Amino acid sequence: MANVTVNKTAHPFHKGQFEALLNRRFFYAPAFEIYGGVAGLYDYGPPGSSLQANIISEWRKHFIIEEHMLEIDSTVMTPAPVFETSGHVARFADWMVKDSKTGDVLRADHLVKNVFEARLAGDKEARGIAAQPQKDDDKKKKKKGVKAAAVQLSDEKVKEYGVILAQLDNYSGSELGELCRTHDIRNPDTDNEVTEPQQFNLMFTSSIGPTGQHPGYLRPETAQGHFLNFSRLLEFNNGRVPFASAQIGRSFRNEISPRAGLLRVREFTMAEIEHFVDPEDKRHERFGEVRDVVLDLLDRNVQAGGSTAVTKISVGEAVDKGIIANETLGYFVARIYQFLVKIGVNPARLRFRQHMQNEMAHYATDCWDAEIENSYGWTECVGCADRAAYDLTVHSNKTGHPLIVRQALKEPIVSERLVAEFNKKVLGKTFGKDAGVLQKLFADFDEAQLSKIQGELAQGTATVQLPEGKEVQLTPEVVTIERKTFKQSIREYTPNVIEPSFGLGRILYVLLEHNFWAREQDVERGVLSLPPLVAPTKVLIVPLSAKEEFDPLIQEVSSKLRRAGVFSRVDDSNTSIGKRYARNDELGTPFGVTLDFASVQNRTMTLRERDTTGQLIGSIDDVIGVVTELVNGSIDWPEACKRLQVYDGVQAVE
Ligand SMILES: Nc1ncnc2c1ncn2[C@@H]1O[C@H](COP(=O)(O)OP(=O)(O)OP(=O)(O)O)[C@@H](O)[C@H]1O
Repeated sequence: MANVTVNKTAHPFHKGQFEALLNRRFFYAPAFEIYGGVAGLYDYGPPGSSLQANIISEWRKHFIIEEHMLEIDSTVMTPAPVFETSGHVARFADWMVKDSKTGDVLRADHLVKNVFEARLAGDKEARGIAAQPQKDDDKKKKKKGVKAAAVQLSDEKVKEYGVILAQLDNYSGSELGELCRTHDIRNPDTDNEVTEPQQFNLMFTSSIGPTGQHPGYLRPETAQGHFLNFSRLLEFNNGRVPFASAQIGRSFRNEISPRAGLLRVREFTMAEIEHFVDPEDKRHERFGEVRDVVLDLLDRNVQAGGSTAVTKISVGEAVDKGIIANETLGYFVARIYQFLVKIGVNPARLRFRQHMQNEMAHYATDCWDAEIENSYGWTECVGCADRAAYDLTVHSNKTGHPLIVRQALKEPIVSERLVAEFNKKVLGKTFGKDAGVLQKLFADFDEAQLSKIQGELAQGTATVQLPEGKEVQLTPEVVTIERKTFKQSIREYTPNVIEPSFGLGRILYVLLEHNFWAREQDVERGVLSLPPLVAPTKVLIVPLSAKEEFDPLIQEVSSKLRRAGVFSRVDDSNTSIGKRYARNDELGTPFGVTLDFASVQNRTMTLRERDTTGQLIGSIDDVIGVVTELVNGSIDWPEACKRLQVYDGVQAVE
């Protein structure tokens, strides 16, 4: 009985019920709610905060500890010149349109997407191939105005919408405006036309110090902090590359119209890795460990044809075939997959989508997003980009501080080349103010040009044209050209950067959605099947009676669990045991231990598993041993069933 299978899909996902649970149990809630709230700002309550802390703790183990990364904690407040140099001031922007009558602001690409998707859904409905949306979702969409009538579209239109949707991130402001006009896209809330798209920079501006003379920004990503500290990090790593830095911290984006709960907010926690690598060698020494990981990939060629069909392919094959640009990028894509699945994301609803060429950030050379399906559609939760040498180069150029690697070569590189040597005295005397121009000209000459002049000098004189057109005659008295040997024992280069960038709020939200379900026999109540690894509380201690004689046992069990490193809570509320378990099923608590009168007499305890509701019984110490292993993931529930006795509700009292 204890080892029963459960059907988690018996009831379709019910968003209203899910949201009510998150709200009731205070996973998170709108910030400043009693002041009316502010769109895109949320506070996390106790279970949400614990869940986030556990995701972060696993992220640290999976990436920082496993890969010996260098963790940093850089400031949020950033002086303006940093983002001027990085290109964010000019380009970190989205296109917005305004309702021509009400002035309501909408993000232009999201408007087009919502309207096209609604029309495509209406088309499917008209063709009788769409599943009817659930009632409460229906109402919500109607209120927001993105529900289109059930109208059949021509096959060409369906194809055209598909192609546009797949490439929407590529569109410029004027192209988005053109789309709105040609496809009659209006504000769905009011049916009014919208204005021409205007660019809106997403960074929050600030000013540092009392004078107002030092403008600053709240960072929209943590990455710049890694780049600006690059030379210190390199030194910390004994001058060796590759290495990675990692940072977990807050970022801020003044999103145009955040409407999708935790998926699009204005303040959020990011976890970012910057892996610095030799541009000439992007192999990864641990690639062999992930070579066979099979992923759902959606590459840019497939998207260009208007399709979203994924290819199941091992990361090894994807790199071999050049679908993923290099081993290091492939390594991180696979490690991101492993992390997300480990914490409870459903792998069947996880895909990696490659950015289209124009969609990539201005600095990136290849980019893959981990997209996770949820009730809002497919959402990017992790970006993984090859940022090339862009950031280090621009900051170094701007500040004059070298952000480079100096690599001592095992074998010095020996090379030969032609070198021009001037007799400075004769040069100055003969050419006066043109002397400097001539030297500069020769410094820019390539091997072929120098060789030609060398030949002419051997004949007596060489004719050279100065930049302004004047021709001058040179003799071997002024300049000689000879082949010289050079030995180079240090190689200098700017490393490339592979950047996996995680938005923790998005991950937390999809994790909650993927693990939410309702029991067949209790449709009204939800269960969150969070893996023990990330569940806010691991074990619930449930004393059946409030009598004082239970107190020493409760203390004993709590302290033994604490010593075993298992986070538990006591629920001694005055309600039925069924209600207490149901409440904790909603909080995602995977195990419960019950202390009853038999426990006091026999020192036995029952153990309940959340998903199956199966129960086992054993001595207090045996149960603590088993539940500790369950929480650590070293055994599973079927194994626990072999170690303890099945409990059927009747307990022998000796
Ligand atoms: N407004 C936001 N709210 C919550 N998370 C966000 C937001 N913007 C970005 N993120 C998270 O940060 C990660 C890295 O940011 P990145 O700059 O790649 O996102 P983006 O491409 O701008 O996202 P989008 O296209 O959805 O706006 C994203 O994968 C996402 O998880």
